[in-house]
Amino acid sequence: MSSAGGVRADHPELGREQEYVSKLYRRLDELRAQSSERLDTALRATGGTPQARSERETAITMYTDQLAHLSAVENGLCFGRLDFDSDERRYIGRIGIFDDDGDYEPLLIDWRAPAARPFYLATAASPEGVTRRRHIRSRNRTVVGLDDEVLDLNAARPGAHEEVTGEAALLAALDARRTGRMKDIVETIQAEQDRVIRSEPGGVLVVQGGPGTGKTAVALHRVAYLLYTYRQQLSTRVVLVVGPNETFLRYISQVLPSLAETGVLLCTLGDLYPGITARRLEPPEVAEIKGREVMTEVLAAAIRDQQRVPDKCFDLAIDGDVLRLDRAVCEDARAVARRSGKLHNLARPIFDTEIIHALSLQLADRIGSDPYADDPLGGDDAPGDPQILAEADLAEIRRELREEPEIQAALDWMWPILTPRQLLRGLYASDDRLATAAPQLTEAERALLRREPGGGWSPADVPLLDEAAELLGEDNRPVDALAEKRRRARIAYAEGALEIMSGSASLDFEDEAESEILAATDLIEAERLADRHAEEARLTPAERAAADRKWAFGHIVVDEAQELSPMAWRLLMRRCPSRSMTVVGDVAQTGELAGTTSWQRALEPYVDHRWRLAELSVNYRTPAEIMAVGAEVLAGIDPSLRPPRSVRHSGVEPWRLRVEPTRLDECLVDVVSREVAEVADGRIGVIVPAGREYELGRSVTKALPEAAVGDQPDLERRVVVLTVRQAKGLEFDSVIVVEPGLIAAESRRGRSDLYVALTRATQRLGVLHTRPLPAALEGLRPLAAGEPSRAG
Ligand SMILES: Nc1ncnc2c1ncn2[C@@H]1O[C@H](COP(=O)(O)OP(=O)(O)OP(=O)(O)O)[C@@H](O)[C@H]1O
Repeated sequence: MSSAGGVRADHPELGREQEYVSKLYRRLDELRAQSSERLDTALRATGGTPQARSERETAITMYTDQLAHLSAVENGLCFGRLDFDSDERRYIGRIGIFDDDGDYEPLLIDWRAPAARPFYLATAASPEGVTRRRHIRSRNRTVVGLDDEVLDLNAARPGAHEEVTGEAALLAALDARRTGRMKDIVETIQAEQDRVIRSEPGGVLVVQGGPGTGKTAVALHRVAYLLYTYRQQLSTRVVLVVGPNETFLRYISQVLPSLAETGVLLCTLGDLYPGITARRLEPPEVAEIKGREVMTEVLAAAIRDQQRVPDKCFDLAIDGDVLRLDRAVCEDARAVARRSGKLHNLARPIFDTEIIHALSLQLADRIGSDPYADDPLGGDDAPGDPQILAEADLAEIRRELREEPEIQAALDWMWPILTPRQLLRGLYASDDRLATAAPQLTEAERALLRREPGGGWSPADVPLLDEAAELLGEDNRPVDALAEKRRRARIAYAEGALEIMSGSASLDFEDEAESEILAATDLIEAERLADRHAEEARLTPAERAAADRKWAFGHIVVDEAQELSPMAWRLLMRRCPSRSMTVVGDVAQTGELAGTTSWQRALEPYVDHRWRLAELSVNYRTPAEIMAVGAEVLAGIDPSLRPPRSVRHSGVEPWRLRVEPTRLDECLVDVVSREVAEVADGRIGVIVPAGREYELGRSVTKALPEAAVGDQPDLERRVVVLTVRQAKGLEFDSVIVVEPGLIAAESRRGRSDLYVALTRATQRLGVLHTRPLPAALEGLRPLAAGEPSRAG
């Protein structure tokens, strides 16, 4: 493969390409004007039948989406050209554009279309008919550079990366300063990435790759590809992307919109239980226990523990009478309800029926026993029948008993209707309940789960709440009751309207067709239709999916998936019954104690061996000098793991600087200031041990007010101080790791955390420490205070 030697601003064909690109933009403007006109028309329309109103809503949504799509592709609309040996020429871009003047020829081919594929796959060894691949660089509609690759084996340059395509454009993208927001890579997707992106949607695809291999980028482009190729199936069922934390979601949030895809639900595990935003911080050991699969049994036992019977009996004062519920009766009722196989909340009516039946017999015995039962001559009833009450009387007694507050209170105590939150809150708040429900845990582990109500939920609580919802069964009675009340109100309104109308004008309606207009059912129907359409039009499928705990997503992408606990996997699998999933991660980077170091172990319970593995092997982020340090740490985690190969060198050796503990803050400010000067308008990440971010962050922000620190630091600031957990998945031009020894010793996954910290930089890495370094870092070049940090 040969390249013309980089993106050239003086390419002889620049002017010709500019003409073509301008034509595309003119066409884009026309398409925008068209959509905007249609949107205007739809917005101006008013009134009409419910159907017309609903059609109008649909049109408004469609044209608004179209306009959003067309604006999203403004930058870099066309970025490539393929020349074939057949003289065919194809322009590749962010969307497909056709020439509607002529014979609908494609002017621009969507990068996701099969016809665009050679742009990513063709190589000199396997050119697929392509003779030249051209990268077109533009800024604000102006073509600023071209880079040609002639796919000719004879012209292969010695030393060129045979594994990469579009090397000049790729290196330009990799060397660019970071902005705090992830960018799309549509112009320079590499062949191994392309194969993952276009892999068929069915089944579970695991994408394993070391740091910086583009897993996140690939996962997001895969979403865009799947939506393009399987739009009908996926847009209504929604694609869910799960990321490790909110900061990360903000970091990646612009990628899909820049690819003109918006109807995707991006969230963290903490957002996956509707109505809750779980952000409570808790020690990793607590999260680890909550993530264990055994928690399913614990929750089931906690529910059984709430199905109570009195120690001896309940005496219930009813209308001056005392009814007695003894333990045996309650135990029988409980056994019947449990045997029904229904979920706890749904079995409550069965339990109620049993208890009420027992009480009604007791009452009937008192008020209705036949004094002449044994007398063959006495009474109207058959001799020998001790009960003079008829079934209707008994039914009436049962109805009355059900309404008795004292009985209701007893039933609520014995078999309470529980929400998942009540169950979990009650469990955490009680040593006794924990002891009964979780004998499998040690006392110390149970003590870790113990907490007082209040203070919000943690991400690790979410799978437990979801599991509890599954085990309890949703009790929709309050919601149903409300819906029924509203329905009745609407019917009443419709009937009222009918009365008024028929009172004033119905006498004129001889014609059947016209009188039909006034049928009450029509009015009700109209009302209902209007409500439903209004409701549906207001919510997008992604919004509806977010609000529905039982939503079955069309496809789920999990990023940093190695961090998921077994309980979190259970939740995600429930949300994806089709098992159409892309699972992206690196088992060497697992930081959560409940996370996984084996994909097989994590997935086996759900798909056994039926999952596909794709491995990414090239590191696009971290230059070779830094990756060499990472590789040393990786060897300590697991000598069998291979580090990804860096695609480039930066020429900057990572450094280390040891300082006195009392001077740590001062020296940190010093080296950060130096890095600010080094990376010009780039971004600097200061990665510190957990719990030290505020203290060290304060020192940095005092000296450099533009620095950010906090639970959700603003990544667009020049300097960001954060923990490894927060830095997961992110990258910075320059990274300073503070106290790597502490990071490595912080937990039993500490070495993986250190590996993550060291592999966040795109250009420069420094290590600042007060105590001895982990052995893997001892070989770093020492930096004397005051020495400029650039090597050589
Ligand atoms: N083909 C490509 N063209 C341009 N840039 C790329 C390409 N592939 C990856 N990159 C860039 O490399 C960097 C790392 O990518 P990404 O964050 O997706 O890696 P990752 O495998 O998810 O890393 P980690 O596991 O460390 O979180 C990003 O800046 C991304 O834009």
